Amino acid sequence: MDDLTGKKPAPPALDPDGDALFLDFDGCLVDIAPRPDAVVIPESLPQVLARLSAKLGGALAVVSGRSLHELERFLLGYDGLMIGSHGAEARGMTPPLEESPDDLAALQTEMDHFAQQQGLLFEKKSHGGALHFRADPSRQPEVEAFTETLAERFPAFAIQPAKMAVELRPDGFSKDGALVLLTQLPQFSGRMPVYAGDDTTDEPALAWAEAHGGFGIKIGDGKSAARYHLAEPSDIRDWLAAAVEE
Ligand SMILES: O=P(O)(O)OC[C@H]1O[C@H](O[C@H]2O[C@H](CO)[C@@H](O)[C@H](O)[C@H]2O)[C@H](O)[C@@H](O)[C@@H]1O
Repeated sequence: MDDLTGKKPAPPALDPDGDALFLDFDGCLVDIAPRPDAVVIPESLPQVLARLSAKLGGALAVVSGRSLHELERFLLGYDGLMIGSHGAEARGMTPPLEESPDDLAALQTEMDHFAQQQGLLFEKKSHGGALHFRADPSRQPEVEAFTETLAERFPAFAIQPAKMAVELRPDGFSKDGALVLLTQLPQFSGRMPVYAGDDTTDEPALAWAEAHGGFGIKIGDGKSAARYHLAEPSDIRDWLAAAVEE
């Protein structure tokens, strides 16, 4: 991993006959917004994903930390593969996690209570939750300390750092773990994995793509295992649109 992101080249054109494509959602397909519910979905995005998935013979998946039902709502019109909740949920293949850990409700109650007391934003998720401090980044240390105690008390959950947020997700699930499962599906056979993402949540998956004959595309600045770089979500959307039109 290095921090030469800005000096890394733009990715080559997608090979529809040989590549498989995995796309992160927040900060990659869509721009970061002040709140999770404020993201703006470009009107053409679901159709671009649908057409590209068809072109790749179905070897395309959206891979996100978001709850699956939210992704489905945001990307209405794209019916292809989706991974949600940092690898715990799936559409189009057997869900990696069949049932939420027993103490999900208790965990979410405590996170919600903390958020209300501290004036933070709590995002309730299918298999966990996130405490967002984008509105006041100075709150990061308190959020980190609180989520550490929660992870000790609720061992079925693990800490997942995110952009201006700390999440608790089911322990043992990850985006790279989801790639292992996805690439066992027949439509991925013989294809090279290409993963695009922007965040620490994506790094293991970017490294996985690099280690399995494909490549990673880091969106935005920062250290990354990816060999290619694009500055912002509009750049990856342009790259996808070009791949559709080729
Ligand atoms: O895996 P991703 O698709 O990148 O999702 C990661 C988390 O993204 C969301 O939070 C982030 O984006 C928000 C909207 O732009 C922003 O307000 C927040 O500060 C970011 O952390 C989402 O809310 C989480 O559930 C995802 O896990």
